[in-house]
Amino acid sequence: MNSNVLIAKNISKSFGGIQALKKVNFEVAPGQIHCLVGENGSGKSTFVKVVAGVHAPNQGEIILNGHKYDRCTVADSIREGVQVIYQDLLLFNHMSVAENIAIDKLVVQNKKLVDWQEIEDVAQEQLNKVATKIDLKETIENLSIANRQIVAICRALSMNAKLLFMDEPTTALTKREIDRLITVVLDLKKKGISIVFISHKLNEVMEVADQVAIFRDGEKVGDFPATQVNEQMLIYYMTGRKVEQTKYIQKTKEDKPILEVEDKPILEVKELTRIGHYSDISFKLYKGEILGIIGPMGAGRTELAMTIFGLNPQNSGKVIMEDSECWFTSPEQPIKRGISLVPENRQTQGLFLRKDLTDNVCSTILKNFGNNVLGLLDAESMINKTKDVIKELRVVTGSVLTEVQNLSGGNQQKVVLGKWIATLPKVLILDSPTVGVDVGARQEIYDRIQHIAERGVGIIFISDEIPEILTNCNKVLVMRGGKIVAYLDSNSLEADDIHKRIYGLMYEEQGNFAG
Ligand SMILES: Nc1ncnc2c1ncn2[C@@H]1O[C@H](COP(=O)(O)OP(=O)(O)OP(=O)(O)O)[C@@H](O)[C@H]1O
Repeated sequence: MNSNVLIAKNISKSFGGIQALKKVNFEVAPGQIHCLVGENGSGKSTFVKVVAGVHAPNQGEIILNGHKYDRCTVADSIREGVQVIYQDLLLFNHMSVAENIAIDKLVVQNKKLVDWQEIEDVAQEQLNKVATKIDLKETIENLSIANRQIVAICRALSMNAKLLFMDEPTTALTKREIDRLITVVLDLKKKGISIVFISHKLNEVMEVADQVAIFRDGEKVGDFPATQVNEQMLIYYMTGRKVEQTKYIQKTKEDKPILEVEDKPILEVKELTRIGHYSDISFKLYKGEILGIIGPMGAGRTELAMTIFGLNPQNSGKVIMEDSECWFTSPEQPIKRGISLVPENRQTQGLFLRKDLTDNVCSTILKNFGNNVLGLLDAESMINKTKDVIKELRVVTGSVLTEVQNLSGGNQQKVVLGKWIATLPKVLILDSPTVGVDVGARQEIYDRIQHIAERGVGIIFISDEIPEILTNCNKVLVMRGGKIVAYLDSNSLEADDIHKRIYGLMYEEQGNFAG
């Protein structure tokens, strides 16, 4: 008899005209880490939601611990030991660690009175299972993302999880935190818990996986023991093509006379300080440059970007754009001057989630669509512009009139990027532009970024991923603890050990600011 915790047979699911899953078969053995990879929109989250009982499949059956369901409800799924940790963790931010961990268990027991000691005991028992110490009384909003992740895992464990789905658990974690999470995941596996681990970071997948399944366009196109695949193979299965990243080389005057390599920077930041966030930041950005700012989370990168964009005023120092000093107090002013910011958090800062793609893409350039005779917006031009943008960035969607909240995470990120590129900025600040974006789409985004830099836009590319910084940037600032700890010009970036050196500067040694 097949003793697998999960057997999904022939699962199909469509939303309107979109076939999100096509006859997917998927099995998970006890104590197995089965990774699930696929490009944005390939159906990974939909599959999780079908097993969790959130979506009813149009076809197929789910067998959990030997029990067969044509339509598995949320309650069935939980009873069978299925737990899902979604990307946004779904914790109660104003409640304590103990309450968050114990709440599901106590709700299921239908307790009428609050027994604080029991809450703490339940929570402590789960924290012991992952060998982690977190103050039980601390509120969630005061915890790091990594500790929130642990709280979410503990909450799942309190419900006797047998099969744990983790949807991109490492997206917002630093390298050290990822290492710790991976240790916890491997430990859960040793305890016999099965895990479906979804990630775009293929190196992590290769580190934890026993088995790797690949989805493409709603179909499972491969399912291999981890020992039989490597990252290149996975990319090939995911995208159906070989993805090779081109390194950005800034064009010189000789290469491109149109793009004057001028002596004057387009943007200059001088001794900028915001107390408690970053201090004494100076750099120059020239036309056609992609300046990388790399540092671990908390390095002050995002706060710096927000200041340049008029959102986070400095205590001292200057931002100078094309020779004139700027005192931006709201984003309208930098946008008028030609500065755009693609923010780190697309869901809260970058999109109108309940509006369609057209409204989102055109929101930054509405003035281009004014119809002077009737005083109305020219809907047809807006739709055509949106079609161009989504074609260029390969956004997977049924229609330009789909609400953005129904797009997959990576496709949402492409919409944010598209709407800011549409403003034709002179300076484009990209804060972690490929978080949650799959490998194929990343390549398209990199190509697009490099292309607009070649046209003369100055780009600031913020990231904590060393490979993407090395691929895309011709100069790099390394930040740590609110300070610039190193400036690396294009020559320094050629060094063989540059990856190791940047890692050291970000996490260990104290580097020197050299220019
Ligand atoms: N509720 C919904 N309504 C309409 N379409 C949907 C809905 N949920 C998902 N889709 C569509 O189904 C397809 C699969 O989406 P899904 O979120 O499962 O992809 P994914 O592989 O998880 O992507 P990502 O890696 O970007 O999170 C996409 O085209 C998406 O737009």
